[in-house]
Amino acid sequence: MNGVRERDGAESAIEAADLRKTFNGFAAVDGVSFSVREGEVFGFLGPNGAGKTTTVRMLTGVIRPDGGSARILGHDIVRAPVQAKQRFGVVPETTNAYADLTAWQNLMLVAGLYGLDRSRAGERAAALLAALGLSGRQDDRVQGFSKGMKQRLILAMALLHEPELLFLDEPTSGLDVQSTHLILEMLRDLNAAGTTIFLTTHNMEEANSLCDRVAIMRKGRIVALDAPERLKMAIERLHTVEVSFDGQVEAGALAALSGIVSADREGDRWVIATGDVDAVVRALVGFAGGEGLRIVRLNTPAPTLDEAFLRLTEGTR
Ligand SMILES: Nc1ncnc2c1ncn2[C@@H]1O[C@H](COP(=O)(O)OP(=O)(O)OP(=O)(O)O)[C@@H](O)[C@H]1O
Repeated sequence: MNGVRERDGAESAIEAADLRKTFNGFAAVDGVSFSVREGEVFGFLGPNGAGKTTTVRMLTGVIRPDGGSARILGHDIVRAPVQAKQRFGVVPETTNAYADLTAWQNLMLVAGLYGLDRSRAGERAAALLAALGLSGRQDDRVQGFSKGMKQRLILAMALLHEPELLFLDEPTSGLDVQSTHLILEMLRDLNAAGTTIFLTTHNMEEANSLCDRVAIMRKGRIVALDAPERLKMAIERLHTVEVSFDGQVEAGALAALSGIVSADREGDRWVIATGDVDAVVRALVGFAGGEGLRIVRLNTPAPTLDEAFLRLTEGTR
């Protein structure tokens, strides 16, 4: 194997060291370092514009880093891009299939690019199309495909040369349920068979169910890197209480109540963050009584993953 051998004997599939990329003076990726072990599913999460796609594009040799370096399966992606690219596959953020070719023609084009044996490529293409629910559409032009069908085809194209490592940028974003299910099943099967997977996603639930470890990126930097269970625990500690009164209330007065982490005004209601819903509800009832106010609405919604995600990453730079 050509992978970088680590102290514990495991190979590392990806070694990123202080990667940097600046666009017109703006640091899209601002010193990112991490390593991904062979056989791992590694998730890259972050809000829009965090720098995830830019990182993937540097790791896969699409754009050159301004600083730092990346080794993919032991090959420096800038110095030895061809050797590296033979061993990984990419499902990019935007479709890279030719719309005026059929699904089969797109796959055979990829087979040619990788110099694959024609009959072996044909067998693999047929198997991948079947596994991804596209067998019946193989001779149809891609231009008539739905977004989910295109994404499934792109995954088949990325897997044709049997890569050891697969990069996926938002693989299920905006897809229908069936496509999402087929793609996630395929990723699980691939990983069970030993393929290393690196994926970017906005979807915390997807990351939780699929990934061994996740890195959270914000404003060009990694702000957390951990097993998803830890992130789940952090989410579970976060609760929200929404309350509306029939009169004016000062933010400072609410923030001073017991159990309240923060209180933000949204229209006519207050959105309160807390780790202890019971204490906050009791405090709010006492507060309203003391101030001569009526509580006109009180909700304790479960935190959405988006909220939890923002909390985990806010104020970190
Ligand atoms: N080619 C480019 N030219 C100029 N700015 C760019 C370019 N590519 C990315 N950026 C900027 O770099 C920042 C990071 O973008 P990037 O696409 O890497 O984020 P992201 O985390 O993948 O976001 P999203 O989830 O929206 O895809 C953004 O502010 C983006 O506008």
